[in-house]
Amino acid sequence: MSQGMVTGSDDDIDFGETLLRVEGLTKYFSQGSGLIASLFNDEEVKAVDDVSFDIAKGETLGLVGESGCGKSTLARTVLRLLEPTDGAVWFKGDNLAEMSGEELRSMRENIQMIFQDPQSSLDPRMKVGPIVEEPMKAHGLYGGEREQRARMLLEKVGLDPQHYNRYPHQFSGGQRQRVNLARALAVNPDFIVCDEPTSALDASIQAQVLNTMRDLQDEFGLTYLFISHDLSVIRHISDRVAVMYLGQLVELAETEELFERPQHPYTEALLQSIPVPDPRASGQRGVLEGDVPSPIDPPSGCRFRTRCPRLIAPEEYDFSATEWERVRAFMRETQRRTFEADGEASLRNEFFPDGTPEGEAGSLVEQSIDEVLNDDWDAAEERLTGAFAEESICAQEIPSYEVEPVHGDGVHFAACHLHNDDVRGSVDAD
Ligand SMILES: Nc1ncnc2c1ncn2[C@@H]1O[C@H](COP(=O)(O)OP(=O)(O)OP(=O)(O)O)[C@@H](O)[C@H]1O
Repeated sequence: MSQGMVTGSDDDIDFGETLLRVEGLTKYFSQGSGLIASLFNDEEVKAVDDVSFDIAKGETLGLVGESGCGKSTLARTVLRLLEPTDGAVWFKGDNLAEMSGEELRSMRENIQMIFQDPQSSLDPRMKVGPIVEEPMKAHGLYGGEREQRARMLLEKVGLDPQHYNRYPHQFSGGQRQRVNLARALAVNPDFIVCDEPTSALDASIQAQVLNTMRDLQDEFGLTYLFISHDLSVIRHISDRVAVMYLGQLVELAETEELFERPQHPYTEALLQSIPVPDPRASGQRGVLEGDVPSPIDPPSGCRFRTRCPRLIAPEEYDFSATEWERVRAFMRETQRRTFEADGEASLRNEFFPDGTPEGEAGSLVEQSIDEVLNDDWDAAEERLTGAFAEESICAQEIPSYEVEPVHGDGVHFAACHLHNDDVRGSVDAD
């Protein structure tokens, strides 16, 4: 966390104290418009759903997740570039979600955003000096000293102040992102939301821009919400990391704690899918199986449960760990139609080499084996998921747990029922 010099910002919040608090933030997009769409709310895209976190002054909170999980929507809703459907965004004690007009406009002085594509966010007809001065003008700040400040900022972000009169196309991609940084700093903000700021850059340029961003954070006392799908970038830049899946946070912890001790199966899968430098040493790809469900009708309980390799057995069945693993594998492969049902013996040998489980669970499995062999996959899928997936705690309750951290002393949030005391007891007992 940066504790360096603070140059001139409105400094009523100390380093380490909460600068931004997001509470139950929700953003649904309606599909289509008009009366019909508003009457049928279930057609809404639940892009961000009940997300809460806070960011301390001087901190970088990394936000990571697969494409489409809602990262950009969350960022834009935090900044009120999108209207929230529900929830609050407290910035220095004021709720941005309820601000309007002039109040919101003046608050925007304190909050800036940097986007992925440095090319399209810079007006090609303007010289970079005036581009950097633009936000100063818009907010009526630094009158009489704007050019001097723009030149100073160009230098601070690692550009030659003499390039004040050059056009964006005369710069490389990395340099253009530096111009964007200078423009974001123009009005001396406290908080910058960075949405994939280095994703379009080559790896070596990316590292240089990230390092500059860190230096600027120290020098200007900045706080970052840093969005990326790239875990190595997130690890490099963040003090804490939030992991998002299908519109919700599944895990949030200090960076080392999260990378060394992931406590959510989705985070584990993401970490295992990081490409390793030596491909022969990998063997880890494809950990995240199956499709991400639609955000229009997300799964109940834990949204990751339909892809989760550690789905918890329903309480009413007394499975051993191996039995549950086999039933779960049979259920998942049946859902995905990923095997050929070419004969009873081979099916049983593949999924249940030691026989099917005893009792009620066993008879459900037997019936679904018959259905698969009769090519009635839908019936088998319905029977298996109805009995085993939908009855799991993972489908029944929304998970939210705090785990004791090993690295650092920050709160470690994990939205996974494996951390439920009762579940943990029964899993340990196996
Ligand atoms: N204006 C919109 N109208 C309807 N649906 C939208 C709109 N904007 C985003 N979505 C949907 O909301 C979900 C979240 O999208 P979002 O762009 O926030 O994800 P993301 O994690 O930032 O993805 P990426 O990294 O690809 O940008 C997606 O299903 C997307 O299709």
